[in-house]
Amino acid sequence: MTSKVVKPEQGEQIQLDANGALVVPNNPVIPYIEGDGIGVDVSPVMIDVVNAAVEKAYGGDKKIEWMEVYAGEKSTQVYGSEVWLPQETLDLVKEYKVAIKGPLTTPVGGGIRSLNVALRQELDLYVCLRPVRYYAGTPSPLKQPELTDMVIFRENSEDIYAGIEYQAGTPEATKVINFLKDEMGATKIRFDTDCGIGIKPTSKAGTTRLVKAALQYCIDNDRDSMTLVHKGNIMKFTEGAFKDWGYQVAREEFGAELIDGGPWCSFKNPNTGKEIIVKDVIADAFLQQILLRPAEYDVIATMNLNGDYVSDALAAQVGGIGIAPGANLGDGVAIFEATHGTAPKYAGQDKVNPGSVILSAEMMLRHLGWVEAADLIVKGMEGAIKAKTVTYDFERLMDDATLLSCSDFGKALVKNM
Ligand SMILES: NC(=O)C1=CN([C@@H]2O[C@H](COP(=O)(O)OP(=O)(O)OC[C@H]3O[C@@H](n4cnc5c(N)ncnc54)[C@H](OP(=O)(O)O)[C@@H]3O)[C@@H](O)[C@H]2O)C=CC1
Ligand SMILES: O=C(O)CCC(=O)C(=O)O
Ligand SMILES: [Mg+2]
Repeated sequence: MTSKVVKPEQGEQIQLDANGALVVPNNPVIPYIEGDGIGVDVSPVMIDVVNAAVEKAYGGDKKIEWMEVYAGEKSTQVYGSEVWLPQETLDLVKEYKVAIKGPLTTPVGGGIRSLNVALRQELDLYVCLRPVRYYAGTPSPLKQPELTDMVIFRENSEDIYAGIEYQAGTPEATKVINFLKDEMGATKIRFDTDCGIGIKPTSKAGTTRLVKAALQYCIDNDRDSMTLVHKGNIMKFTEGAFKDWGYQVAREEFGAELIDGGPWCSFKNPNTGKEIIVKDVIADAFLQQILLRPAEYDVIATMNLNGDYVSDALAAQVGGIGIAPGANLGDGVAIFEATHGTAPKYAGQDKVNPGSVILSAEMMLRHLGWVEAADLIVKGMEGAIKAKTVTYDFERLMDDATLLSCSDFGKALVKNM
């Protein structure tokens, strides 16, 4: 297929060195996916804010060369009506190593499977990293929102997101149900006709690489604890195994020792000598404790579906998904991505909060080692919120705030850098 992507005339590719570390030129080419729905609103604002931060931080010595690549509805316009996720996009993200995307629509029930999930799986971006922190002045339903300071490591490649499920009434569903009954001795499928079936693969390898990344993050960022969040009392060989393998990684790869006979354990941060506690909690209890005792949780490692729920719940505690950033990380490739979806009712209205994808870009700049530009974005965000110049989602919950459009919030952020 001929290329549909216009490559920038300037700019160089990010490379990996022999140890797998990024080698970032001063003018890296960064592929971006605009996104469906409000993608058209937030992505251009993100690009303007990042360009302004980089310009202010480095005065022209560094510059991102943006390269639009396609997925979702825009891809069907560019590549043809059935092409939702072109191979060219996957190839270019792999080649250029660092990319950023807006949200992509997934229909509920039938229709195409999630393109967001497909990108993560196709590129083996096995960590979904979602930091949750409070910006002073942000409206929150909590009395002390500043106590919520967590970093979610969501497993991104397994669990029921693998998409192995069979629709009720199809020959495939009937075949799987008959196999479970006839060959596996399953007796507890309550209604075995017109019954959909989903499969939840959970592996030691998948768990190990996620938990290793979370524990390494604790070491590198001087964090106090890592909590495995699971529903292992009910799903013993998937969620329960995730918990057991997680503890095993801590003991065998980080030298953690049991606390009071276990299963909690701890090890010393080799950089600081401080103790890092490794613990676990059942997912439903976790969801009430993050409201009642958020200060007890720090880095969170959890499976794919739990991580999806926990991301939005924690985001709400510190102001909502309008400012919740994220990254999908693999070995050598990363796609930065807002936590929210396409919010179709607001699409094209220049209304929503662009903070989520802007803060995802802030994570991207840190990933590139461009910390000065990243710090400016944080400063701009703090300043705009403190000045009460905000988009509708915050304005409706704040007293005496000034309502800004999506693009004007971007400008306010730049003004406060
Ligand atoms: N990674 C991705 O690309 C994701 C894609 N999706 C997809 O997005 C589509 C819509 O999903 P839906 O469940 O409605 O979730 P959305 O996150 O799109 O929207 C839910 C609500 O969250 C609020 N919201 C979302 N984004 C913003 C923003 N930038 N600023 C302010 N408020 C915001 C709005 O609340 P209010 O109405 O109160 O103003 C909105 O109605 C689905 O197809 C889903 O699959 C969903 C999540 C992630
Ligand atoms: O892929 C989707 O449509 C939803 C994904 C999602 O909710 C998430 O990654 O948090
Ligand atoms: Mg989600």
